[in-house]
Amino acid sequence: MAFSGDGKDGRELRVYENLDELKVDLVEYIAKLSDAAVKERGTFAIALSGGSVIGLIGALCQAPYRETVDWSVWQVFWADERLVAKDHPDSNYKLAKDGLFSKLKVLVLPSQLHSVNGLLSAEDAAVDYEFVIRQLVRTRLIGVSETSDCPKFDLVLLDMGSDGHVASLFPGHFDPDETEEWVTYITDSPEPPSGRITFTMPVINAAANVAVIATGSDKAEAAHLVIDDAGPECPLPAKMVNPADGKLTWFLDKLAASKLGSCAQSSE
Ligand SMILES: O=C(O)[C@H](O)[C@@H](O)[C@H](O)[C@H](O)COP(=O)(O)O
Repeated sequence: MAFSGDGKDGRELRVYENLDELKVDLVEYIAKLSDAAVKERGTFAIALSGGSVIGLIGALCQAPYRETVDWSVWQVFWADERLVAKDHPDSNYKLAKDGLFSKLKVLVLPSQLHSVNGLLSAEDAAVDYEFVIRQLVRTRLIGVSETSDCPKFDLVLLDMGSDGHVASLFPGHFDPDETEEWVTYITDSPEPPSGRITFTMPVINAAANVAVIATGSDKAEAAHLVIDDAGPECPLPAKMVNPADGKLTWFLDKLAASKLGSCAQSSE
């Protein structure tokens, strides 16, 4: 690792020489959190997103993780989803299914994958997904925050876009003051497809662990603005990720970290 350290507000920054190093550490991080959640709660509620994430965690399907992770207790959700059919190339569910769960075969059953109904209208899909989550909070397959009534996912895995968006919370396209809803929707996403549903910021910030991943030089400016707290006035969505009772860990490759303040540039 090129750099590892605790930054402001208790967040941890991990900067890697290259993608291969990042992938190795990211899957180990997920496996450890899964083990810890299983010991503590007997279940592991993880929320995935789209973009590069699934490509970075493919090693979970291989040795040793295929054998050592207790897949039977995983409950998988999507922090955001595009409003398309589950077999559409734009579907985040399909991305995860093809890249991960179909390779794990019977280790993870379809009933453990809580996908979004992308065939509903945007509003209905958001209401429907929030209902699904509420049922599972009730049965404690998902934990509940001690300080709000929000679900407490064991891990929310986010991939930051080059504009500083996370999940499908895009700058200028989300309500930074949202407090009521757990899942919301947009019909004018700046990135296609235009219809998406997404966790709200209160749900992301109620998680026990949030990982934000940024790789590639196109993420460098947004990473600098967010991590170095360098403007703009209107906060980028990624800058609002700050779990109240949880831990925030950033995973960056050197390209994405190339504009960060000096401490994150030094080698160990
Ligand atoms: O459904 C989505 O579009 C994603 O959840 C989105 O938040 C993505 O993760 C970022 O846009 C980064 O994507 P890249 O890694 O491809 O830049």
